[in-house]
Amino acid sequence: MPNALSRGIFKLFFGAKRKPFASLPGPQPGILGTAGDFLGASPWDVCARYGREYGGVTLIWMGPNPGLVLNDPALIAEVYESPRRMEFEKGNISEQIRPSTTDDTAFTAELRGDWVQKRALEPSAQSWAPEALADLVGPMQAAISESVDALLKKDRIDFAPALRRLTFDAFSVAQVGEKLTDQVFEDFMLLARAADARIQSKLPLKFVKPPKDFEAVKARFYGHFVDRIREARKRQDPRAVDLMSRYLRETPGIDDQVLAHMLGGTYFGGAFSSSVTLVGAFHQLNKYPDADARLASEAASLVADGPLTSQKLEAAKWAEAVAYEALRILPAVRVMTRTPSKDAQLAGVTLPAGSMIMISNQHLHRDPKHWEDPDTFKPERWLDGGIARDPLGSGYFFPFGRGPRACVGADFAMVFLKTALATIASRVKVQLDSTEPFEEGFFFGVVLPKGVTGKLVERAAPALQGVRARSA
Ligand code: HEM
Repeated sequence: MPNALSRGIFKLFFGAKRKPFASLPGPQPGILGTAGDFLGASPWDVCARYGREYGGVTLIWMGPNPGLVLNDPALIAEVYESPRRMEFEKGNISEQIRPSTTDDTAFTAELRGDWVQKRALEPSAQSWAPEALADLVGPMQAAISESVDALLKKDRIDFAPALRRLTFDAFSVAQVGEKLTDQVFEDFMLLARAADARIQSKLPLKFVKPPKDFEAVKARFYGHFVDRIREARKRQDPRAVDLMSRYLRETPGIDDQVLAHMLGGTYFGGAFSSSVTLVGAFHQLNKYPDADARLASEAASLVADGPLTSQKLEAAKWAEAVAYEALRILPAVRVMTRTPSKDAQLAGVTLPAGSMIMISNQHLHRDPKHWEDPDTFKPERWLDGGIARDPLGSGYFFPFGRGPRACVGADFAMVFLKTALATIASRVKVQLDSTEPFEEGFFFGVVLPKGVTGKLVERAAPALQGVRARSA
């Protein structure tokens, strides 16, 4: 809380500006407005605290500019889903990540611009997407199983980077039919770090210099996908199930560059968020051994008579419940920003164009008025109608956002998460050094678990040995 002098100065200079917002609760602004609350604290924790202290809407001041933190499902729906939503653009994330991504993804498109066309081009928006996803379960299982083999050789694993690479490799098999080289992964990480430097910069973006060789690395990263697309066009393998081959078969007129940009863009949209969700899931499973044992037993039965299939995944209700519960309790993307492109009516006030609206799912995902025992990892809450009560993208559960601009890769992410949980649990126990809460960092807009270390221990059951040979 700013001191009396700081509050007095704010009142003196901006008192008149505050009047139209007098109906809204919020912390007392000082010289910096209320921005000081965010200094040195995780923004999602600040948003959740505001939810507890001030309720569904909190008035904040970014210096002399008003903004809102929303923790109210109805107001959040208004921003994400109402017919007026065209007024609310994403915050400055597009400008921050744009140099590392491309213009050919929905990620950075403006609602008022060509977002509709870009979104319609995404692989997941195609009519064949459900069938394509079903065909990817087996290949992703094999890729993940191979990564498990490599991790089993390590005495100590730092799980955030290790599962990031496992995810990158499984995604590559899904995208282009095989794992990509270390060079492609390193190129991706350099581009992601460059974008992260812009996201986290306290300086205006023009002062944030790209790393050395940035443009060359970017050309090499996306060029790699262009090369693969050209090869695939020549090969025309009718049995290939990867998304690139499927896209080329179904929509041969797609431009090579555009498809390459979408394939490359998938890693930015999904590799960090999906892998940290797995880290969170295994952290919780260590803390709750009964849930872990149930996952291991379900996974063993799924692979007992051969590789995973999408039908088997459909029946894997516990793996699904574990994925949902991990997304509820430790959502990877916890703060989303929006900004009105023109003056907008919201929460009974007129919010000036360009104001900051912060939406966080952390408070609502654990709101005790809605969830029983909200801080406890209880996958069973998702069984027996739990998923229908709180579907993805509903008021108290929106790990992938809400409404038409929600995550374009959510179906893919769910198939990946369930495949990874079932594959890993069927092979090994993920044994962590500690079940204490881990330190949380922030990388590329995603909450990053730090210091989650341990090792993989092979499951003893002899019945699993044959499965491994068959599924690898
Ligand atoms: C557990 C994994 C994932 C989580 C938690 C997640 C979360 C989210 C969230 C919360 C948004 C909405 C952001 C906003 O409203 O400002 C979003 C958007 C998006 N996600 Fe994901 N995501 C995941 C995986 C993926 C994957 C695998 C892909 C790619 C296949 C992907 C691609 C995208 C894209 C392109 C958008 C922008 C959509 C648009 O603006 O129309 N995400 N994601």
